[in-house]
Amino acid sequence: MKCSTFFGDGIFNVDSDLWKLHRKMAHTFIGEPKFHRFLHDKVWEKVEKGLIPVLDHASKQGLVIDLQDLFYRFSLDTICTLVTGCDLGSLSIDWPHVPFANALDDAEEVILYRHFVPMSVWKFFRWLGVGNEKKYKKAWEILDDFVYKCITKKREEKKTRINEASRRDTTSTALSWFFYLLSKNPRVESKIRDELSTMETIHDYHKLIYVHGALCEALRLYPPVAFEQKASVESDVLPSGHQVDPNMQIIFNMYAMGRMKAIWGDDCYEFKPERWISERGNIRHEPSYKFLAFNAGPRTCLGKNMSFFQMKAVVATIIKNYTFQAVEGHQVVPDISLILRMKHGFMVKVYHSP
Ligand code: HEM
Repeated sequence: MKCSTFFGDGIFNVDSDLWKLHRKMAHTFIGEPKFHRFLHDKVWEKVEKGLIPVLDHASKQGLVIDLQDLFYRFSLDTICTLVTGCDLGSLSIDWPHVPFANALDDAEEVILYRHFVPMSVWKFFRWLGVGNEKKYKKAWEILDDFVYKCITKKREEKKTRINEASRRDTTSTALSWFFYLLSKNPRVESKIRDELSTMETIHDYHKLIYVHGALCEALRLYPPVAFEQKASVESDVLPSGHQVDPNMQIIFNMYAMGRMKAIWGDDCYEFKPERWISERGNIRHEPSYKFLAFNAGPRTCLGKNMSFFQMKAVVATIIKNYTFQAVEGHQVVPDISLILRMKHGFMVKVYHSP
């Protein structure tokens, strides 16, 4: 069991029969063609009515913006519209303060901290209502308050929806690192521009092979879920020969695995979308136990295709219409949290493409 009550009894936080039930329901829902059409419409609507006006405004005014914040807002509005029917409107030129997003960040940070301190210690702090536990409680209140405003339904449903809303972090984090890597690799950016120029309409995103490879490469180097924790139900032996005892907690680090020469070869530190393209020009499939960004096995991510669609819509729109210049001297470093965010964001100046 994971040490978070914040995710309630949602799919991420339960095991066994309850998980099976959640998984079946989520699978049916996500696989439904009606949902696909709805998703498609809502994502393009957010691109047209949110992303483009904000970037146009920033480029006209010569503003410096935090791309990570921009993508957070994009994903947050989209996912909230999808799961609650309520558009937060956080992606707008007024750049409104979004207490919900900050509360989610705080809660995720504290959940990570709980993985590294003994349960008795964090429970004691929770009882005292001090330190990180105080921050966590406050965050939860803000999240509860937000969901109440959106939906006035029964309490169990709220937790599931917070669960879903927290997914906005993964897609937006992937996009932030993707654009950061592009800023360091103009060769890749220019190849993406070439690929985009062959598209008849921007809605042909599914034909984007090179963009797909570049997104996989960003996910390999900066997996938004950078580590996983699993516990064994029974004793077992790992393929490496290591003995596993019942209830033993095993943490594996996807960030490190994405940068191992033994797994990805000597050029593992390079940002090389070509790695993902076969000689025939198709996407090269890598087994999920090697490319773990979306997890592997029965608990593999259910939103993989959905997130690729969202990311491609954003990448195609931005690269076709804008260029970014990273602010000199601004430090881009990973933060320590449940999701591999950038600690100080990614500050850029926006220009309209000539
Ligand atoms: C780039 C974006 C994304 C990445 C890298 C990602 C990654 C992951 C990972 C690593 C897990 C396993 C987590 C764990 O077991 O603790 C997971 C699970 C899951 N993801 Fe994603 N995810 C992304 C986007 C999404 C989106 C947009 C959705 C849809 C709302 C989604 C839905 C889910 C669900 C429902 C699970 C739980 C599966 C289960 O436990 O059976 N994901 N994801």
